[in-house]
Formats: sequence, structure tokens, C-alpha cells
Amino acid sequence: MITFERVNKVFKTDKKEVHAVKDVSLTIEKGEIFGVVGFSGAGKSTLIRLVNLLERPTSGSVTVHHSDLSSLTSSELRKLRRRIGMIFQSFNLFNSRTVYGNIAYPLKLAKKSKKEIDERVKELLSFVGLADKSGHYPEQLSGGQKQRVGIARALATSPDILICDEATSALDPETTGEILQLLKKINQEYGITILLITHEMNVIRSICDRMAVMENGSVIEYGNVYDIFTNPQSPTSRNFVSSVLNDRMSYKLLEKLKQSHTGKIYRLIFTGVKASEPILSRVTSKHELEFSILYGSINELQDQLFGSLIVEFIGTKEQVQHVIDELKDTVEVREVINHES
Ligand SMILES: Nc1ncnc2c1ncn2[C@@H]1O[C@H](COP(=O)(O)OP(=O)(O)OP(=O)(O)O)[C@@H](O)[C@H]1O
Repeated sequence: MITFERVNKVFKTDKKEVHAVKDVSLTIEKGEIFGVVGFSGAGKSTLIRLVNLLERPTSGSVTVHHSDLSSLTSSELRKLRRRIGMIFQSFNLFNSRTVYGNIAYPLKLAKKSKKEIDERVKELLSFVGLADKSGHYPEQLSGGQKQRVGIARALATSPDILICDEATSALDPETTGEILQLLKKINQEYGITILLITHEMNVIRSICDRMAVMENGSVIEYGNVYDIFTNPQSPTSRNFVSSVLNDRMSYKLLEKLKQSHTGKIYRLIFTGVKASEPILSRVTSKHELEFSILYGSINELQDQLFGSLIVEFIGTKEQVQHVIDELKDTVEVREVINHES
């Protein structure tokens, strides 16, 4: 559906060159919700601007619906852009138009009849829960309501891709939750593929199927949300995950615990149904090994459980080894060397 193949984007200004997107290869599948997370300046906005060709790649190719964007004529590009809706952090509504007028605008541009426009706007107003706000102006609406108008306007011409640029970053947590659920509903009921960028892992956790982590223009990790959350590979991804899961203790706490606990310290990672089974007590009692739990959390992720426990094993070297060997059949076991282990 959307493919980036070895894409680079370099901005040249008078004084310097900025390599905003570095050798990015990604595939966003039809019907999925794909999230890109990264700190400010990581290159997320540039990446999505390459999808609707607001920017052209310096090298590499961006393909949407099997068309290489750089090979399209301007009229083909205009047609393709109509199949891509976009919503923004700052909503970008026309303040001089009513809610109805904002949603009707792209339909007027597409030269739809008055009747068609009226039917579609009413349908969308009801879908986003604003049927009673048709005649209001944007300044009379809350942030969440403004974003609902933005969403309805983006959906007006029935796109099959919706791009969300930090769409909930200006909203409070409750309204963020409502807007994310609305995006999920759009994905499920209309089958629209959603590509979103955000700096908040909660957004990814709430609705995304797959994700990419960007840093300094590069994609440093890419895959299923559950896999990246339960086993992040880079320090940056680990920090993003820890910002929402609380699955690691701080350096300070670990050093303190190491002083008062002389046994070997391990991190046990339980995924899926294993997170709710008494595996640890079963295996340790079989080998008569004592343990104490130093830190732990169980989280729900994409309708599955994910548990992370930091335990100290107290016993002989052989007992500990037996327990670890047996635990490894069902859970992931890592010795804790430092707070990132
Ligand atoms: N038109 C441009 N000209 C020059 N440099 C640019 C341009 N657009 C972006 N950049 C630079 O490219 C880098 C990536 O910017 P980008 O806006 O894509 O990052 P981001 O991850 O979206 O950050 P933010 O969340 O702050 O928007 C930054 O260093 C930025 O200054």
C-alpha cells in the first residue's frame, strides 16, 4: 500500500545540509494502523510529507497503491492525493466557515452536486458525533470537537489512507482517548489504512498494529507493536517503552538494591497467557530455591498480557542454574547487569 525504498531526504540551506530522512525502507500494509514514533527532529514530519509528495525524495522511491510517486504526472498526482486524507495537530480548519462548510469544502473542490455534498456531510457529522454542531464556527468548539471536524473533512472524499500528524498532541488525555477510539472505528468500519506520527508511546500502544521508531532521520526499529514493546532492541526504543510500561527500574534503585541483595538478579519476561500462570512459584519450589521479587509490572498490550519481573534467586549455583534452565522453556530470562538489561 505505502512503500518506502531506501529513501533519503536532504535539505540544503545556505549554511548547511540537513539529512532529515536517512535510507528508510518501510512497508505499510493495506488496512493497518501504522505508527511512527520519535523525538522532535527525528524526521517524522518529513517522512509523511514524502507520502503525499509535499516533499520529493533526494533518492530512493515512495510507492503508494503500486504507483511510484515521482513518476506521476501532476494530474495523476492530484488524483492520488484525493485518496489520501490528512489531519493535523493544529486542526487547520477554516475559521470563517461553519462546521458544515469545512466538511463540504473538499467535496466542492471535487465538484460534487449540492445533494451529494449534503448527504455526505450529514453522514460524516453523525459518524464523528457532531450532528448538532453543523452551524457552529470552529471558535465555538472544544479542541476535541475541532479535531472531529478535521477528521470528517479528511474523510469527505472517501480516501483509503488517512495520515495523522500528531493529531492528539494538543488534546488532554481524556479527549486524546476519544479521538484515538474514533480513529480505530474509522479503520475498522471503513477499512482505511492509517499512518500516524507521534512522540507519545501511549498513542502507539492504544491503537497501532505495527510501528517504527525513528531517530536522527533513520528507522532504528520496525515491527509489531507487541514485539517492540516486549523486546525493544535499542536504548531509544527502551526509553520510549519505559515511558508507558514502567517495566524497568531506575539506575539509582537498581544500584541500591544490588547493595542490599547479594543473590543473583534476573529479569523474567512473561508474554501472552504465560503472564497469568504460576510458573515462577512452580519451578522454584520444585528445586527448593528461594526468591524475592524486587520489582515487577503486568501490563495489557493489544489484548494480551505482558509481565516483567525482577527477581533475586537465593540458593546454590546449581539450584539457580536448574531453575533458569527450566524457566527458559516458557519465559525469557536475562541476568540484570545494569538498569537497561
Ligand atoms: N524545509 C526544511 N528545510 C530545512 N530543514 C528542514 C526542513 N524541514 C525539516 N527540516 C529539518 O529536518 C529535520 C527533521 O525534521 P522533521 O520536522 O521531519 O522532524 P519531526 O520528527 O517531525 O520533528 P517535530 O515533531 O518537531 O516536527 C530537522 O532537523 C528539521 O530542522
